[in-house]
Amino acid sequence: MNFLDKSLDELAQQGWSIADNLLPSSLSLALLQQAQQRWQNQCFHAAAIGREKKQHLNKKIRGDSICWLQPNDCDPTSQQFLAWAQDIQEALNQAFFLGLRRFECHFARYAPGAGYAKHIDQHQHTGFRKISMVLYLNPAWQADLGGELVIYDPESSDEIIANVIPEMGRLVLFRSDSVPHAVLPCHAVRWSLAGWFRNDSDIL
Ligand SMILES: O=C(O)CCC(=O)C(=O)O
Ligand SMILES: [Fe+2]
Repeated sequence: MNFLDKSLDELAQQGWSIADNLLPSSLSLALLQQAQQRWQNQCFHAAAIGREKKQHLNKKIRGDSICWLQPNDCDPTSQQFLAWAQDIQEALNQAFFLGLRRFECHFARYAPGAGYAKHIDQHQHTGFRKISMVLYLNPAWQADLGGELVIYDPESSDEIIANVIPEMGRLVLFRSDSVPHAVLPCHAVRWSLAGWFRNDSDIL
């Protein structure tokens, strides 16, 4: 069984999966450099919660800054990642018949002290986000730096079922509709790439 099959199997069994070897490590490193360059070029903005007219900022709930990857207008490294995500999308469709049609993603930067309170990723009233993906981009992250992704039991959302250290190259996949999760406040800058496989066709 290859690494991807194992992840898809876990996703089917438990609704989430963690893998350290799905993406070539040279690509993860290049993505970190790309994120840092975009940060220096001031391409990030504070992340909001909710969607469209209901969007608002609330740093107590969500403290990261983000920079979306635009599929038609991005650097070769990001394009390489989007092509890779396309393959994952096809594998997800073959395994689960989800009818996924597109992938949206953004770099995220959590400054020291920032976190993200417990939530699920599917937006209220629209069910387009089906599978969430987070790729971590932090070389040699130490456990005492906080910033873990906490995954809660979909059946009993007070119960923690996994604590994920945001280590370089680690990739988490989970169901967007049912898996509650949170980012604990971090004590150093925390970089990641978060994305969603969706079953609608285009940006509004
Ligand atoms: O960075 C993470 O570990 C999770 C981020 C997240 O939950 C989100 O962006 O919706
Ligand atoms: Fe999330």
